[in-house]
Amino acid sequence: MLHITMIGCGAIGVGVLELLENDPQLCVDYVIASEGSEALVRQRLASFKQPPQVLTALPADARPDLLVECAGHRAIEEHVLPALERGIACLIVSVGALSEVGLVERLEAAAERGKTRIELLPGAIGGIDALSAAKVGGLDSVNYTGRKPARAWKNTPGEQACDLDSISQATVIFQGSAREAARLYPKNANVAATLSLAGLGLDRTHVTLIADPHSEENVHHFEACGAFGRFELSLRGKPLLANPKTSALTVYSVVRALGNHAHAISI
Ligand SMILES: NC(=O)C1=CN([C@@H]2O[C@H](COP(=O)(O)OP(=O)(O)OC[C@H]3O[C@@H](n4cnc5c(N)ncnc54)[C@H](OP(=O)(O)O)[C@@H]3O)[C@@H](O)[C@H]2O)C=CC1
Ligand SMILES: O=C([O-])CC(=O)C(=O)O
Repeated sequence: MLHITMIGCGAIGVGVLELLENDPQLCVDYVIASEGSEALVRQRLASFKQPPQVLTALPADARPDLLVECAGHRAIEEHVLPALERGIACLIVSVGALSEVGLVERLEAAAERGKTRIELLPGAIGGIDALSAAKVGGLDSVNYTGRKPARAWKNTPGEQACDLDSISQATVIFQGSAREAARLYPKNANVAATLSLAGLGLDRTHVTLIADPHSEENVHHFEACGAFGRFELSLRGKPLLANPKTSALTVYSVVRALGNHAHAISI
């Protein structure tokens, strides 16, 4: 059985714990919550048969097999870097955080010192295997468009680009590099950052973000061209009820990745 520590227990974290409850090969022992949120997180876990212990930091003597981050950018600095230094393998979903200059290199260095690995999960997007394989032969362009319901852009600079409550048609709220998208829309640019890291990098991946008042889905579309040929993918993800910014596929992506570490066959 694999012993797991989970960082963050919001929309993704709760969804993952619900799906893992019946897997005898995976056990989440600890959930790490933000300072002051422990009681709220314990309340969220109250209906679980065997709720994990809720703490605000990983105990110094804890040696989980895996640490999975489902929290946010701050948690990478606060929990993932120190865990890698301690030799704990980490899986992360807040890939947008890696657009911060120097963070990829710091994570690599910490993992090397700890003789361990960090895995960037595909989350809400598919096709990362094909894109990163295509990169080996050489890529010419990667263009990504993220289209979400207008409400998913609340509390983002999208509010300055248009009136999200009254737009009557799909409206482009951002066009530019993946680096700029991740800086301006940290909670909505994980896919852009993931595509960049798998493909042409943050400065050469072109991003368009759209607020669509008629959509109930988070639509991720990308096209890649290179020596391998041409590749186009469109993924119409259902948002989670608990957080409309987040696609349900992200939960399944975490469960798949954890299962691949625990089960005899990985796919
Ligand atoms: N790769 C991908 O495709 C995707 C990635 N994501 C990313 O996944 C992350 C989680 O998403 P989601 O579950 O929807 O978000 P939620 O806001 O629903 O949940 C995040 C939870 O993490 C907690 N948290 C934040 N910072 C820390 C920290 N430093 N230590 C411990 N807990 C912390 C928050 O608690 P509190 O509010 O009390 O701080 C909150 O309960 C986000 O960063 C999001 O951007 C989301 C969708 C797709
Ligand atoms: O669809 C999602 O779950 C999240 C998303 O767009 C992103 O962070 O890029």
